[in-house]
Amino acid sequence: MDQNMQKYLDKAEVLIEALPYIQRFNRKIIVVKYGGSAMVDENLKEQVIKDVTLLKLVGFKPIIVHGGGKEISRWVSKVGMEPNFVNGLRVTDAETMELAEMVLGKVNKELVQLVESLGVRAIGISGKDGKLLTVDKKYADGEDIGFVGEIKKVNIQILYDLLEKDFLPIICPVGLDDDYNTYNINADDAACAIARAMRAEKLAFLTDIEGVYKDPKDPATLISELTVSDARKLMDEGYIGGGMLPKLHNCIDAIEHGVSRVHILDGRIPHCLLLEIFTNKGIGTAILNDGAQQFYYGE
Ligand SMILES: Nc1ncnc2c1ncn2[C@@H]1O[C@H](COP(=O)(O)OP(=O)(O)O)[C@@H](O)[C@H]1O
Ligand SMILES: CC(=O)N[C@@H](CCC(=O)OP(=O)(O)O)C(=O)O
Repeated sequence: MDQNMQKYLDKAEVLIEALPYIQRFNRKIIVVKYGGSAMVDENLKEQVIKDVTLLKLVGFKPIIVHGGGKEISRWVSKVGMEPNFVNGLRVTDAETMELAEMVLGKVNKELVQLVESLGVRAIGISGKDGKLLTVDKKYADGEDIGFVGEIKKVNIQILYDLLEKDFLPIICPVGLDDDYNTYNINADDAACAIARAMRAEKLAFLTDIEGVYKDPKDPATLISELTVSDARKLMDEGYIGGGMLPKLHNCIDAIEHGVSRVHILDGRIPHCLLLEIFTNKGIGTAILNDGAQQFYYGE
């Protein structure tokens, strides 16, 4: 057999290997929380968006929930203010809220543009549109942190309508309270609430780190499968800090409320989403119900 023929056969083999995964997730909802470095680096950005459009085109129903925390901080600094966080949540006064909404809106439309350029119909909405996300004011351990919202209701109908019309929804984490005031929502919270409400098959958090470490200073301590009770134990014992804390809380919340598979993935790895979904490589950290075992299809 000539070399070229072997190359084509290898390609065919890769597609055939993906078959059980394509069947498994056909028409299933997959929520992708897109944030961190994969948003800042243009190459990574294109790869993530290509991955999600591929998921759409092979028959899955992906929903993107995006962040933009780094970009918001850049603009907050630009206007001479100091970005300020409590427990991973941005302290959001009225001026910061205005900036955050402007920046998140811009990020949202850039993502829509990218998806559309790849031949997939996308609709970018914020939690304000169609009252997608209704919030109450959120406090950080009793501390007032301004216009930060805790989601109390997700209008799932609007998302079902978009999915039914074959659009890829791209959601920006801004919402309204009952008095129609604007609130800033942590994007991990938004992704979790949407995955829960839509009973998603999978929720994947793309972030800036390999996954959850027992010791963040020692890469050898990466945990590839973490049960809910072990996750709670790690948090109680102080192994988890910074932005990983709300992320892990959201992972537990999603798993305990019907999302079958929850993953923290390294958005710095090109095509990490495809690797996680279509191979049995098991990258990043999978959060599992107690007693559950990760079930990979294929080999
Ligand atoms: N045990 C841990 N394992 C992994 N990351 C941790 C841990 N403890 C703290 N972290 C920090 O949490 C960060 C991830 O949260 P964050 O930066 O908010 O992510 P994102 O911007 O993607 O939402 C990591 O980059 C790391 O610095
Ligand atoms: C309340 C709160 O903290 N909101 C976040 C919303 C954006 C976000 O979460 O972006 P990343 O996922 O990229 O960090 C913020 O203002 O930074």
